[in-house]
Amino acid sequence: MPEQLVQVENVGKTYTRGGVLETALSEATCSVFPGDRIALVGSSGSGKSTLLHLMGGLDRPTSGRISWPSLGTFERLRPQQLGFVFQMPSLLAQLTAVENVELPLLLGQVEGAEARKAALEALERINLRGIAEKLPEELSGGQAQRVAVARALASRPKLILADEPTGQLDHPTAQHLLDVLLNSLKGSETALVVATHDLAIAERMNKIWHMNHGVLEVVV
Ligand SMILES: Nc1ncnc2c1ncn2[C@@H]1O[C@H](COP(=O)(O)OP(=O)(O)OP(=O)(O)O)[C@@H](O)[C@H]1O
Repeated sequence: MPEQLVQVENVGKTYTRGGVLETALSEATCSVFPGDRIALVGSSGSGKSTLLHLMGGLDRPTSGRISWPSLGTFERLRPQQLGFVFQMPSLLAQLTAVENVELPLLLGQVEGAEARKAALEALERINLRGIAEKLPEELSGGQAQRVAVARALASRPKLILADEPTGQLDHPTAQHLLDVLLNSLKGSETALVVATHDLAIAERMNKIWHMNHGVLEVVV
């Protein structure tokens, strides 16, 4: 059995709001393996983002344990091994598409020419090579989100965490985004976890996790 990328054991997350303790996630246990394609489904406010943030090391659990057996530790999670896609593309307005894609690589100390090459390859992988020099304001919503996907793919991470990546897109554009993402990962060991409300998207994955009021049900 390959080594887990993320192991989540009895993990809980609570918040105190207005003096009241709220449980966002309760005793969650799950693992992500290389090559997994996982849909994390559940209604709004059920705890999907909370779990993704914890799995990506963006937040710490209140209880339980998360480990990244083949990615490092919380303090030393190497950013290039993880790719994030959020609901909004969050591209920098003054940078072109290719500059947005290469920025995390440059910040991760990848040398300029190599970063540019990887960014162009990532755009190519999602059929966006032609818009490399465009600014975000010149892109459609679907194109901008695909640039955000290219940014997540560019470092060839071992794990991609996508939080409602198609939430702002109409149905055909959402399906197209998923097509290019899944195609670009075809045959690769990169694992993908997608939080979504959209069952048509969930059906394209090979595992479905259900989140219900902070309780995670993993169907094995
Ligand atoms: N920083 C925070 N402070 C207080 N409460 C929070 C915080 N983040 C999340 N919560 C609460 O935790 C619960 C789970 O939120 P979460 O964002 O994980 O749900 P979600 O399933 O991702 O929702 P959506 O689909 O709408 O994005 C909600 O009740 C939310 O209000």
